[in-house]
Amino acid sequence: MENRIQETSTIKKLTAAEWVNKLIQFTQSVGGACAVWKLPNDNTINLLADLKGGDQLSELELDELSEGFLMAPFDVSEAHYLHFKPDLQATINMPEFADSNDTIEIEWNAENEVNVEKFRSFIKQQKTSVKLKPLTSNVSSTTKEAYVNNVEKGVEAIKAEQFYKVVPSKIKVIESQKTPNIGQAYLNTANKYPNAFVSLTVSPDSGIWLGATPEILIEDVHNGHFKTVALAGTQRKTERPIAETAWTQKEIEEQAYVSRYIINCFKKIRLREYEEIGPKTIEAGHLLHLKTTYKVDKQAVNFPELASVMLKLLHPTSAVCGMPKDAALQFINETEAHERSYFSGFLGPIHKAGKTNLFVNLRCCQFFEGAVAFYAGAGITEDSNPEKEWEETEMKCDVLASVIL
Ligand SMILES: C=C(O[C@@H]1C=C(C(=O)O)C=C[C@H]1O)C(=O)O
Repeated sequence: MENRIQETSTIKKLTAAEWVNKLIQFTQSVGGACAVWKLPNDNTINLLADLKGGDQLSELELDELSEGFLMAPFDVSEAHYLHFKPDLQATINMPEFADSNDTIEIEWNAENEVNVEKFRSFIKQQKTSVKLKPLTSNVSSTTKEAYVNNVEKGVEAIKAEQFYKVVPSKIKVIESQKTPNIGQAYLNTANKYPNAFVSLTVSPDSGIWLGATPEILIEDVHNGHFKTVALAGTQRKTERPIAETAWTQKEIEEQAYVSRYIINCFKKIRLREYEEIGPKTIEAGHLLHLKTTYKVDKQAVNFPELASVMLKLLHPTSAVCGMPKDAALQFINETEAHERSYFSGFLGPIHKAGKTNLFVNLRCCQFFEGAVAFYAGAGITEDSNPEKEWEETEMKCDVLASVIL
């Protein structure tokens, strides 16, 4: 059923940033949740609100969930999966807000018309503002010393053959007295990183997250293919053509571990027929990575539930945790002082128009009252240089910090 919030003398058309802010304010006013996202190289911004705040799930059966938006933390044993249902939905076309001061009219769809009515009357009300959580003591900047120390410990553990690869992470909290314009921050990020998955998620449970990730976890076309990628190795983009990028032995090895991890998952389910494309150098903002794509024709292998099965096996991949998974995870839990929360978890739309698109939540940040917390990690192998790994996490934090601060 289509409903439309029409322009009247009392409802002004809003700019795209105002629409996003209004959606957040409205969902917050009813204890709801919302997600705003844009798929890589796509001009459509999707807006979705779950007015009940989303379902918290302790187990994940992708195939049993209805259409919506899924968000998972890094440590699925500690926190819940969140599933947002589409109580209210809309899309915005990128070209329509090329000039961010342009006001636009957008159509809102809801199964229950009452939801559109409630949103309509909310928009007419006095201005409210987006609510931010106060910064808690467990979200604080990781010092360079602590990070370097963890990298050194990781290298020692690799030398002692406890694991081959681990991905230590950090938090960088930047304080700012300026009240953030979250809607504008989202649009600036979407404009700056057209080939990223750019998402904004808000829920009473998770708080407010913004991200521009280059990493697909699962692309699933229900009657077609399954895709995942091995992404790792990081360097700053230079003037040189991408095709001439040189990678060190350390970076090649680091990315090969992720590829091997994916192939091991395929082996566990005895899947032998997959296409392997790469490794190739790809651009992610001002950074370059190595990427291998794995593609499976689900009909050819007669495996319609492949995405649901692989999702349980893949997360957390060796791109954000390490290899072997259990030993690396134990190291991360023992050495990292912070909770990763939804950083290096995964998120994205599920079962929407016959497709599921989940991404690893990287290059992301969380908004608090008076502060923004940026999260980043870097893959460590035996040959890691702790100073360089620290620099890499700084560059990764800059992906969003350079746009929104
Ligand atoms: C962990 C992050 O990124 C991951 C780690 C990479 C690396 O170690 O080189 C590269 C891409 C991502 O798979 C991050 O962005 O925080």
